[in-house]
Amino acid sequence: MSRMWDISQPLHAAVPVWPGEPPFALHRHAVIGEGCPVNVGAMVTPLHAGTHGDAPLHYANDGASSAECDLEPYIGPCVLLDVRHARGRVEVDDIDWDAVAGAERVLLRTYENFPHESWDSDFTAIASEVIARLGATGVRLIGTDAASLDPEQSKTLDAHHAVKAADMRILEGLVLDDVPPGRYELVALPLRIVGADASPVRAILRDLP
Ligand SMILES: N[C@@H](CC(=O)c1ccccc1NC=O)C(=O)O
Ligand SMILES: [Zn+2]
Ligand SMILES: [Zn+2]
Repeated sequence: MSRMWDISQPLHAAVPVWPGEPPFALHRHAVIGEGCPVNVGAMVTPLHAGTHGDAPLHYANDGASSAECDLEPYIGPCVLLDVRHARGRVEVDDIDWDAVAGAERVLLRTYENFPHESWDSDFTAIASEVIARLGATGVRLIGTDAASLDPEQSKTLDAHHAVKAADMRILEGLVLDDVPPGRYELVALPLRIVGADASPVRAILRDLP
């Protein structure tokens, strides 16, 4: 039987968000009662909260918004690599390059246990050299369980700019705790939000046919 893993964070009021960002909120705009037959919610969310895809507009003013992004990178075969041994930053030597051969989508697991309860400022970033080499080998999408490709304090966003140079796409905040390393089909489509620099995704992995 084909297996499927939900690799998305639950979105709720306490989901950890980038420091200084407003919390995720779901409001009950209408409530079932006399004269009202339905419950209707409305949400407020930082676009980089939870499991999300960065649009190129996040790191370049002339970059595509979420609505303008091609969906191909976000759906198709991928390889999940365990890089829990990486310290501080995922470096070229932390990657099993044989496992990457031929892959168009690469997901990196850095966490032993995903920090669902609180924001982790010490997440494991990715060296721009890793991104450049992935891009050169034909990878179209890089995903990570960390909150960002670059360290929280980075002002240069070297890894994001290496992604831009290779015209790759990015997924961040994936939950990879329960998935063994290997090859899967990935589905993680950004919403068609006009002008958005990022979008929530519902990310899943399933066994390849
Ligand atoms: N680069 C991060 C997001 C990021 O940098 C950020 C997100 C929200 C508020 C501020 C941010 N960066 C500030 O320097 C990301 O890719 O999700
Ligand atoms: Zn982001
Ligand atoms: Zn990012």
